Amino acid sequence: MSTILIGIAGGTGFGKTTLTRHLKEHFGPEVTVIGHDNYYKRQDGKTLEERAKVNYDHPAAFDTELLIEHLKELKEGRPIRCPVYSYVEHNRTEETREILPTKVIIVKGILIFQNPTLRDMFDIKIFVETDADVRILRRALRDVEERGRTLQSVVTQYLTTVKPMHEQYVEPSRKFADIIVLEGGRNLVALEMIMQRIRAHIDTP
Ligand SMILES: Nc1ncnc2c1ncn2[C@@H]1O[C@H](COP(=O)(O)OP(=O)(O)O)[C@@H](O)[C@H]1O
Ligand SMILES: O=c1ccn([C@@H]2O[C@H](COP(=O)(O)O)[C@@H](O)[C@H]2O)c(=O)[nH]1
Repeated sequence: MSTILIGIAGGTGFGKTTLTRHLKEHFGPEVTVIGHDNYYKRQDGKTLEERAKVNYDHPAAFDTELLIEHLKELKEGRPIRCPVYSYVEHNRTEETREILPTKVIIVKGILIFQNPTLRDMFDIKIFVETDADVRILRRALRDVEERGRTLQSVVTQYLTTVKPMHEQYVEPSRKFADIIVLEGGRNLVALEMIMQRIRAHIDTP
């Protein structure tokens, strides 16, 4: 079985999860989705307050080596156990999730094109983009509704780590993309083209 790896990158709130969800809903078990976020390093030994202050937008926050290892395993046709991360706890949970090898693996994350070894593994690199004001508003709503945050904490985190790390690491990795998708979450033309490419690969014996 030949496997293709598709990377979906872009800053927080750009619409990576929304685009990926549409692809997963369309292809079901034929496609596997893995988040770089699942590979955030453990923050054991710190209080919740200390964990909340970690810079989660810096490359050093991720165990990218483990993700690379897991992707190699999947490409070799072996299943992996993917860590499960909690944004509410700011830590990995004790759970892991079995992921079976498929012909198409999608990896999403803010910094997946920043690490050269990981970047070079992707057959197709997609960067999703949305205006900064729209994405911070979306992130604020999402983090308050789904990730247990206060508006004040979202603003503080955005100004102290998210924005500077975006400028230093995420935005410069845009140039490595093969395709830029504007309004990622709801760009139906781009979605259809990506679906056609995935379908062509799945249908190739
Ligand atoms: N085109 C869009 N219009 C309105 N809301 C959107 C759109 N795309 C995404 N969203 C919303 O914005 C928030 C962030 O999008 P998400 O896909 O989670 O971004 P990312 O994974 O890049 O951080 C989510 O709550 C999502 O429902
Ligand atoms: O414990 C955590 C871990 C991560 N974050 C923030 O999440 C985003 C990345 O997720 P997206 O789905 O791409 O938005 C990143 O900007 C981190 O700041 C967090 O707040 N807490």
